[in-house]
Amino acid sequence: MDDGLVAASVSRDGLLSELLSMGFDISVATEAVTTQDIATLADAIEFLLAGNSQPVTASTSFQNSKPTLHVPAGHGPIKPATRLHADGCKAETIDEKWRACSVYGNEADDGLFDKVENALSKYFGFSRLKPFQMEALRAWANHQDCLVLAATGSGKSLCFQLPALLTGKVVIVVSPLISLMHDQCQQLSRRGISACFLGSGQGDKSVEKKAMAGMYSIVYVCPETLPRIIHSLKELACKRGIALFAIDEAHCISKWGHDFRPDYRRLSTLREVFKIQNLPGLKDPVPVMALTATATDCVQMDIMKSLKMDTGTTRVVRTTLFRPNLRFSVLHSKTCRPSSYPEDFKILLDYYTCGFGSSSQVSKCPSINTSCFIGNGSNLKLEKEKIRGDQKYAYWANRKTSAEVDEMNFESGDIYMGARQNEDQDEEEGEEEEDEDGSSDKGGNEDFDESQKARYLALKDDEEKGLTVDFLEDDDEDEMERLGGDFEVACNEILVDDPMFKNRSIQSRSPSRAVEEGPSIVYVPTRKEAESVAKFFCKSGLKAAPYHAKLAKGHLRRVHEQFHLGTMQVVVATIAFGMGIDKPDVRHIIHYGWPQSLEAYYQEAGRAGRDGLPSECILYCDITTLPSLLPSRRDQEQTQHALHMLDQCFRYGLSTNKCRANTLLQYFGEDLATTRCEICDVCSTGPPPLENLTMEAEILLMQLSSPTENHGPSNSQHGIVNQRKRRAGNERAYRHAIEEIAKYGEVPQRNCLWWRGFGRVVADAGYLKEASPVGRPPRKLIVPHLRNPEVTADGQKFLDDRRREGSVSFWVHPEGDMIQALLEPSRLSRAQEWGRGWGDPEVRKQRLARKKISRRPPRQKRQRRSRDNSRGRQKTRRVCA
Ligand SMILES: Nc1ncnc2c1ncn2[C@@H]1O[C@H](COP(=O)(O)OP(=O)(O)OP(=O)(O)O)[C@@H](O)[C@H]1O
Ligand SMILES: [Mg+2]
Repeated sequence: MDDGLVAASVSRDGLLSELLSMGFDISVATEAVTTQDIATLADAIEFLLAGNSQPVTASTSFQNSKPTLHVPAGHGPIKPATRLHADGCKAETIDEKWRACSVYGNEADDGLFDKVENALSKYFGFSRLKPFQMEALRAWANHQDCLVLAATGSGKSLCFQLPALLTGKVVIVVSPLISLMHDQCQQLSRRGISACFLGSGQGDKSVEKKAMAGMYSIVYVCPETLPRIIHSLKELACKRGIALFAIDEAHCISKWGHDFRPDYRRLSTLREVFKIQNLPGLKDPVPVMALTATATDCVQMDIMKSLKMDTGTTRVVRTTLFRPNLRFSVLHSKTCRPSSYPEDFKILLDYYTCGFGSSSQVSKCPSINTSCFIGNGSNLKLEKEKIRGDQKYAYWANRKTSAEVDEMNFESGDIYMGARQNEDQDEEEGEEEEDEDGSSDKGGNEDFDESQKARYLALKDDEEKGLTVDFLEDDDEDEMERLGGDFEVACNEILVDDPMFKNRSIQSRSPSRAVEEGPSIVYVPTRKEAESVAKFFCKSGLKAAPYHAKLAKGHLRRVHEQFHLGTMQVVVATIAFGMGIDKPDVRHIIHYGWPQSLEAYYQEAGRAGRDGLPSECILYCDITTLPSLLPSRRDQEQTQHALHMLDQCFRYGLSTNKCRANTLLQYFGEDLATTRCEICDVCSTGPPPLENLTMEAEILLMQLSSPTENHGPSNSQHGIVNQRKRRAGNERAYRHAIEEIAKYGEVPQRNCLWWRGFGRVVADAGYLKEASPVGRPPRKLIVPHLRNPEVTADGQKFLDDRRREGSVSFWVHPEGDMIQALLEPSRLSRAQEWGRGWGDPEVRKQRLARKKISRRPPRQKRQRRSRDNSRGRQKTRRVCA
């Protein structure tokens, strides 16, 4: 036989076996592969789906749909569970086998997990399931609904990915972010598991048809799309079968959680629609699995209620949310000012320009040690000494000043050079290091054929272009063409067979490399800041790019790709690049500005160190300004809750004596076995020294207590003033009290910022509490600091004790704002201290509205009516009429 014919018959056999493994009947599959012009799997499936063959069995139930085909090259779209069975029995599906061997439904039988472990090693390369994954799968196998609460990076995705591989049915995953869906589809593609996503980001309409025909094992859907495809899902459930509905990032369901998405609340229909009694043709009820890493108790309850999960039968699987390798710290910065960037980001600039050190080297970076970690007792002492010596700005001595950085005067060419320098460095280092498959770290150049090389170079070229913000705003159509159309469509296809991607993924998983280098994510509150910070990094010679929802899709795709390839050093992102992103070696997560909640903060910080290696999570916040970034769509009730969440953030940022990890865990209702994580800034440096603030506490309480309780003529007088102001439900009673204290000069050298912090500390000690508003409710939204406090019984007792014996005292660890108030006393204006920020959409709207009104031309002043004038006016009127 000639060679060409042999090759053709071999490839036909391969095609046939692929079609059989996908569930097509042997007769139609044979017909497809023997038809002329059909050379690839894609052609064959197109042929079958177009209804060109007569189906014989119910298993080939795709014949009714006629989608245009776009099948991932190099692997079958469906890799059913037949792969798990080496026994060669083709007649049964895995689902049937499970039933036959009575594993299914019998939660005591651990035979289930033998099969699972096969799949694990085959597809994922893991040796065993984690206990919580086991629990979740067990619930699924028993058709139970399940709520999984496990730490970021713990492996929740596996809980819903495995059911697709074990049954050959489809798993529908509801996911909130396009970036997250990209991420997961890419990862599954690398592992040879077919997956796609549907939603606004999906440019190829045929993907939806294929998905509804059952061609993908795992289908990601955004919540907005689900109602539209519910009828197709019903068909899918009855034909190929749906193994599970997974609701990833389930906290989005709850309006008490962060990132609330109203469309998530409609998901309860899944419970109703996919019941056996409601859907004839459905053999088993389809279980629902909700998963999240960031849900407080009240959010958990809300998730279950919203999804109509039965509290009696739903399995709640819970693990610790603690991430022991994450080092949390807080730094003060005027984050809104670009002039702060050089100082604040010196940590990252040093990290990347000094070469990638091990994390121990990173923590030796001088910028970290010289930064003012709030809570660092020695720092506090040092700063005070500096102030005493009138060297306020010596504090920044070890940091590069803005002027110095401006002098550097970077051009876009420098950006390119900077990138190249790093590459060269990598190349030198990479010569000794080889990946497991023998290819080098530099994208596996040896294994490339010419076309792949060209594409690699094209990508490199794009990376370089992609470094300027101006370029990033353009959606380069030509470039997208070159990469195979829109990324959303192509992410599956590109990654599977591309050695460049394979090599890179292996490289990034290599622990030795991961310790040495890793990308960073800087989270900023606004899109504008994302661009300006990214621009700063680019100018400083780093490979950085902004990421937010309003940027061109092509750009977002590139950033995403390069981030995963490891060729992007810093992604400056809004919350659009947060949840679920799984890159093992992210070494720095920097929050540049207050987050909206601790949930959001912990979620985003959870992108760091997913390989278990030490990583930094730094929060830069302006502790002199109250956090005010509230979600834009909210009702009054949600606003109150959002303010409560901001309050928690604020307290986390200002705290100087509580372990950061512990504070975060307690927020989620968990207690660490020990009270200290030992690595956060507070644990590692200790709290600032205790200060005796007895006199300040006494004066404050006396000022705020009723006039009858006051002692001494002057205090009584203050009290009366304050009492009068408070009686009208005054929102500013506390402020007035402080002004009174300042006026009489009883406590010198304390500004409003210090008093704001001190009031909070006194309230936390139980001596003050916010009075319920008298009369009409406050016009403005309540912000997290004392407004109209009243002295509690404990506070009164403190005053009485002081009066009687004078022996009680009030010692506290000063909090962040109190420390900062002493460091920068002259810089603080009243407006900053008490006002609310432009970051809050509500405040911004109000202020802009006020500005508009004030921009109207001023009314002309009424002229006095002199006799002459009035005559003149009458004359004019007459003329007009
Ligand atoms: N059984 C396992 N053994 C070893 N590694 C695992 C196991 N399960 C999952 N992983 C790995 O853990 C990493 C994180 O997984 P995954 O993205 O599912 O985390 P997650 O819990 O969904 O996190 P997040 O809450 O941030 O979305 C992945 O890289 C995955 O490969
Ligand atoms: Mg996840």
